[in-house]
Amino acid sequence: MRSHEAGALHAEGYGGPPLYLPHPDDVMALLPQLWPETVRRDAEGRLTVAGVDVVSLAREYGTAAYVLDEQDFRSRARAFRDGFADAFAQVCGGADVYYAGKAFLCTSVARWVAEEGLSLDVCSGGELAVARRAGFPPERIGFHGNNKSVEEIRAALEYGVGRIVLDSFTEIERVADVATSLGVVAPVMIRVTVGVEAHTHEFIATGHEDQKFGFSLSEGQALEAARTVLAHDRLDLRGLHSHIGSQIFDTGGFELSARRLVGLHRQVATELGHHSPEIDLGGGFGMAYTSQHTPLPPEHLAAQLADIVRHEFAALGDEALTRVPRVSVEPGRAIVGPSTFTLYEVGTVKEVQLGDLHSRAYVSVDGGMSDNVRPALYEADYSCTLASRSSDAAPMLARVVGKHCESGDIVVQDEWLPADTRPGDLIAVPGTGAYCRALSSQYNHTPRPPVLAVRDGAARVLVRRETIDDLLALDVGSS
Ligand SMILES: Cc1ncc(COP(=O)(O)O)c(C=O)c1O
Ligand SMILES: N[C@@H](CCCC[NH3+])C(=O)O
Repeated sequence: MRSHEAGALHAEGYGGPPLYLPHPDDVMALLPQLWPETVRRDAEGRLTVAGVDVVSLAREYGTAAYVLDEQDFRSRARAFRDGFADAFAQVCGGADVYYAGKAFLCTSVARWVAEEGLSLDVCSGGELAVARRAGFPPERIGFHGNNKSVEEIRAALEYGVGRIVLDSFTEIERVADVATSLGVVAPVMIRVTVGVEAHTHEFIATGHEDQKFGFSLSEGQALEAARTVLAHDRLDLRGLHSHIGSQIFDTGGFELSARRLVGLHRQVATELGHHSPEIDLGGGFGMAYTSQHTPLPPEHLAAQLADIVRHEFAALGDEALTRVPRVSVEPGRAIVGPSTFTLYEVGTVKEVQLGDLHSRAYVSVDGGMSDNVRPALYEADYSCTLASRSSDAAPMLARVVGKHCESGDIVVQDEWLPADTRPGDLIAVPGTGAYCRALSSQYNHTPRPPVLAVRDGAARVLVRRETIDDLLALDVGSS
C-alpha cells in the first residue's frame, strides 16, 4: 500500500519525481520476482510466457486480457502444499492448504487445485457452483461467508462439503435447521475474531474486533458459539478458524492469532469437554506487487507457522502437545496473484507538465478500473513494462491510466516507461491474478476481458471475453 509514499509525491514544494521509484533500469529489465515463472523477453524484445509471445496473444485474443501462466500457478500451489505438509508433519501429521477461490476461480483453476492435492475455500453459492461443475471433491471444500442464504447452505450440504465456517448465532440456527431438514449432520467450524490488528490496508484487515466477520473472542461470543454448536446434534464441531486479513508479510499477527485460537481451543476442551480435530489459521499471506514487497517463500512461512503452533501447544503442557489438531491455512493471493499479468494496448499518450522541470506522461490503455479496481479501492501499487518490443529510448515518468470516466481510474500510479511509448504498444502489468478478475465490473458498459492460460507453448481461453451482446442480453427493459 502506498499511502505514505503518495504523500511524499504530492508534498508541497517537492518538484522531482517520486523518491520511492526503483531505478529505471531495474524496472525495464523485468524484476523476476514480479513476473510469472516462464516470462522472458525474446530476441525481438517481446515478452513471452511459456514460449508464447504477447504480440501473438494480443493478435489472436485481443486486449485487454488476463494472461495466466499455468506452470507458475501449479508450482506455487505445490510449494504451499508441500511446504505446509512438511513443516507440520511433526506437529500434527501435516497440514491442509485450502486455495481461497475468492482470489480467482474458474472451473479449470478448480481442477488444477484438485489435481495438485489442495483443498478449496469457497464463500458464495456461485463459487460453490464453479467447484461443483469442476467436480471438486466435496469433502475437500470449506464454505465461508458472513451471510450465507438458506439456499447456499442447502446446496453446500447436499454436495457434502467438508466444513461450513459459521459466522453468527443466526447462522448456527440456520445451518442446524437446513441440516435437520436434509437429515444430515453438518461439519462446522467457528470463525473467531481474535482481536489482532493486521498490518495491512484497513479494508482488508479482518482480525480486529470492530468489523463484520466472526464471533468475538474477548466478549466471550466465540466460546458461547461453541457451546451452542455442541448443543445441536445436527452440527459437528470440527474446530476453530481465524483469518486476520490479507496481504500480510509479518508473521507476528499470525503468532498472536494462533495463541488466542489455541487458548480458546483449550477452553472448549476443558470447559465444554470437546477436543476439536481441526484448527484453521486462515490466509492473507502477502505477495510482491512491486520491488518493495518481499514475501517469505511458502516453505519458510510454513516453518514459521509450524513453530508458532508447536510453541503455543507446548505452552499448554505435554498432554496438549500430543493432541495438536490438524492445521489448515487458506492462501489465495499468494498462489494465484503472481501467476498472471494483464496485457493492455496503449491508446493515447499525453504529457502533463509538473512544474517547470518535470512532466508526467499519461499513458491510457484499453481497460482500467473495470478489470483492476485495486488501485482505486486500496491505493494498491502495481508496476508495468513495455511488452511488445524493447526500446533504447530514455525513461519517462509515466502514469498508466484506464479508459473509464473517473480520474481515480489508475492502473499504475508511477512507472518508468521508454519515452517513445506510443499508441499500439502493448503494456503488461504483473501480479494481477488475485482480486482483479474476481473484483471486476462492467463499469461504463465495458465487457470483461478474457482469462487466457498459457502452457508449453500454447494458449487457451479459460474464461471467454464478454461481449457487448452479453451486456445487452441482461437488459430486458421496455421496448
Ligand atoms: C476467510 C478467508 N480465508 C482466506 C482468504 C484469502 O486471503 P488471501 O487471498 O489474502 O490469502 C480470505 C480473504 O482475505 C478470507 O476472507
Ligand atoms: N479484495 C482484497 C482482499 C480481500 C480478501 C477477501 N477477504 C484485495 O484485493 O486485496
